[in-house]
Amino acid sequence: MYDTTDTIAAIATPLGESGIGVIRISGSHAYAVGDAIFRSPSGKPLAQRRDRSIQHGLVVADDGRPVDEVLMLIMKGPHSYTAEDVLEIQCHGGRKALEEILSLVLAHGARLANPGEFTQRAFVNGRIDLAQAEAVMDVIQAKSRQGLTSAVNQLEGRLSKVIGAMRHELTDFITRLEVTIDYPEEDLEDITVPDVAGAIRKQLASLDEMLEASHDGRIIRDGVMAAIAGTPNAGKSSLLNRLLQEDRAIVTDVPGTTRDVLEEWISLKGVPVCLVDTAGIRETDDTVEKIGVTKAKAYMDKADIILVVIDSSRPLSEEDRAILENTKERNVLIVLNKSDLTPVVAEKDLGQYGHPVLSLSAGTGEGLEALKEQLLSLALSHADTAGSALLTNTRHIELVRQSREALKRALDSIEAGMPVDCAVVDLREAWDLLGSITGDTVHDDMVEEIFSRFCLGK
Ligand SMILES: Nc1nc2c(c(=O)[nH]1)N(C=O)[C@@H](CNc1ccc(C(=O)N[C@@H](CCC(=O)O)C(=O)O)cc1)CN2
Ligand SMILES: Nc1nc2c(ncn2[C@@H]2O[C@H](COP(=O)(O)OP(=O)(O)OP(=O)(O)O)[C@@H](O)[C@H]2O)c(=O)[nH]1
Ligand SMILES: [Mg+2]
Repeated sequence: MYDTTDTIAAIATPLGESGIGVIRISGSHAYAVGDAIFRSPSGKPLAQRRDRSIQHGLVVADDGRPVDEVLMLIMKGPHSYTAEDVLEIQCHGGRKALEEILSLVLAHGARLANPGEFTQRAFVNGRIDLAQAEAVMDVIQAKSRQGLTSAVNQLEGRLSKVIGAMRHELTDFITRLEVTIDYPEEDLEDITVPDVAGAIRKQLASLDEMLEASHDGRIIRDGVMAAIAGTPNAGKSSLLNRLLQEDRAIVTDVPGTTRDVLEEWISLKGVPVCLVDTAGIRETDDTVEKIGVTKAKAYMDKADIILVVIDSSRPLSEEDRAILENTKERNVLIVLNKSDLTPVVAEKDLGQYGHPVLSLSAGTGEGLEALKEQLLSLALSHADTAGSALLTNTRHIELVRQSREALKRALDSIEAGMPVDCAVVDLREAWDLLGSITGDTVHDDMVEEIFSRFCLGK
């Protein structure tokens, strides 16, 4: 069992040069540790100062040497991040100041916190549940507006509330079924069981909906990879530059200009998209270009979406056709580039591949908005995910999937007229599985595993 008797400390800001740096201390000795290294005009012990006040003073070494001028922020438990006594030392954001203050703190009775240990304490002390704790890292790692919004919603307990309501309902189903076990009069069972079956069906539908939207949840959190592929000179790098609104990749009229793979993130309506510019695909004897082509193919394999770029001012080449043949089963958007020139290839010539086709000009920017729209609709399957309790975390998705299975088994056994006890076992399992999301029913080693992936000082 995790033990909270130690007072823990860590640097909470990046080690570099910044305006200020923060050292966080949490636990019953936080203020004693602070008093040992802090000198202020009033000299009043930190524990006697007002909750949520800030004191100005100096951190001094044991020999009286000044280490840094700081602000001490006092947040007394249980109304703090960890729900314990917290002291934050806000010093100058320099590596040396942070490191010296941390070692003084450690020398005076605190121990170095493990990654995620502050948040782990907030969980263990019951201030937040596990889904909320996991959201903390999602907030830190958010790459886009929508990713940030869904993480903050989860942090504020939106997902936990939905899961809690479902578990509450499951308890109700179980109680109602158990009544028919305890009092097995015919009429009681006839009324109750079909009623519960209907309610289970409803909950199954909600879980299905959550699972369906979770595809988008993952994308909003982690983003999609869109590979820009095609034959040399089609205008792939020009398209990348246009989407980025900067001259990122080299563009020339020499076929085979791009050799390496270029990855750049953009945000489309708050959804992160990783654009990958690749080398034009063709047979070549050039050693470097060959490696580029191999890399291009590897990225096409792992991309979520492939933008196959075609120069519409020239007849379709064998190589263009080969790329389209090889990507028939993939999530592809065919881009007919150079629409500002006289077209030789038209959208209807590409109907046989069964992919959406879009004409645009990377040169002039015409058709770019339509491309962004298309890209977004290929990436997301739901139009609107705002406002829902979105599943974004693979652990949560897997638990919802498993609890859906258990619920389905319960329903099947009821419908097959099996003894009600069987359904109760499955409903209990569904209840347990959902409880692992919020951490009500979860193994300690699972909790350790989750927090170990956090960053230091969080
Ligand atoms: N300086 C500083 N900034 C920070 C944090 C921090 O710990 N320190 N946070 C984290 O790293 C985030 C803020 N998160 C926090 C969450 C809860 C409480 C807290 O004291 N909660 C109490 C009181 C609630 C209230 O008064 O509103 C509670 O829930 O009981 C503090 C910070 C972001 N900014
Ligand atoms: N007229 C016109 N020219 C374009 C357009 N897009 C790209 N080009 C030109 O086509 C040539 C090739 O463009 P790139 O973007 O380098 O093509 P690429 O597909 O990256 O080529 P590789 O890196 O060699 O595979 C350059 O001369 C561009 O200026 C367009 O929309 N219209
Ligand atoms: Mg290129």
